[in-house]
Amino acid sequence: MRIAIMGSGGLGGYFGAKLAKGGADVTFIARGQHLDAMRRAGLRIEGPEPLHLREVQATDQPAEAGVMDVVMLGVKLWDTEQAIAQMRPMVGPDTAVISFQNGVLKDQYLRAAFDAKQVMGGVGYVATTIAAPGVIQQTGPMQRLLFGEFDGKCSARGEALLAACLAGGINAELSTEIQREIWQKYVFLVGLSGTTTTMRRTIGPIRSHPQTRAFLEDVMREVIAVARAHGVALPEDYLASAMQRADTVSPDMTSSMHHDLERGNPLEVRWLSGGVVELGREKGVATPCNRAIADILALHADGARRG
Ligand SMILES: NC(=O)C1=CN([C@@H]2O[C@H](COP(=O)(O)OP(=O)(O)OC[C@H]3O[C@@H](n4cnc5c(N)ncnc54)[C@H](OP(=O)(O)O)[C@@H]3O)[C@@H](O)[C@H]2O)C=CC1
Ligand SMILES: CC(C)(CO)C(=O)C(=O)O
Repeated sequence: MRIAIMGSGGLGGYFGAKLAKGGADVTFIARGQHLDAMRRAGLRIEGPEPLHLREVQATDQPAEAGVMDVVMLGVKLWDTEQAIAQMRPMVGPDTAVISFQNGVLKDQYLRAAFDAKQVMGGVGYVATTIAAPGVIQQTGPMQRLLFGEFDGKCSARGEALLAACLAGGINAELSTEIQREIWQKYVFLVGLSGTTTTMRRTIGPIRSHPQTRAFLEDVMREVIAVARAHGVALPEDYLASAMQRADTVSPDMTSSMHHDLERGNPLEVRWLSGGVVELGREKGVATPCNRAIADILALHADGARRG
């Protein structure tokens, strides 16, 4: 199976490395020093299950890579438009395109660029960053990929990707309800990212203090209301499930958006809490907590270095 990783950083580099280890024919689309390092010394994953691929196929020229069976999109949301334009030569009529980016707007962008039948849905769970060029650091053992067809059918291409993931040791699952899975992660992530980034604290103190705990609940409650208004059938008790998850993760856990703020990087807030505001407005659902998060972080959204 020919798989391209469009954006080979924390998410894409990690799962791409596992796929390659399992025998898939993986091409990493990367750029800059990270690409140079991968060409020179391969790709190294550090953390609970270290892995070093001494030689990888890595390029910044998608046209040279040719048409793929699967293109996995893993760039930060602000790079999506450019990445979609650049990945076109790798997408043929039978190619499956899957975004494992965060948020729910990502698939709209893919559907606008490609035939709806080419687009599968995906959710990625992992905590990784590029620690140095060519090196990806994983924090904690969590790693999981969910993907599936938006019509809920188990397709041959989905089964083939599942087999490739399992061969590489990825905790993967072919979902028949991928749209709901994408929104379920969105509820949790918007709560986690919105609170940890605005409060500049990890989840531990936030969930322990009654006032910040109530804010976390209200943020997630708004996302659930927006999901339902858009026809996504989240379970009745989904807020309780999301809070249970927030209560059981390590107290040191934080979001990638909080890390981005600390590093002076741009933020994905426009697509996370900002996306909730946008999608809520479409359906007349009030989202004051998410609006507050988007407004508070607006001056940081383009990154300290660019602001
Ligand atoms: N990392 C994680 O733990 C998780 C991340 N996610 C989501 O996954 C997405 C990606 O996040 P993450 O992996 O952390 O981001 P990273 O910044 O670590 O990785 C993205 C990589 O893609 C590169 N890139 C961007 N555009 C292009 C391009 N046109 N051509 C080649 N390379 C390109 C970036 O290069 P450069 O550095 O030069 O910009 C960078 O190396 C986000 O939506 C995030 O929310 C979801 C779950 C977990
Ligand atoms: C919550 C987490 C780490 C799960 O994958 C995530 O997606 C993020 O912080 O961006």
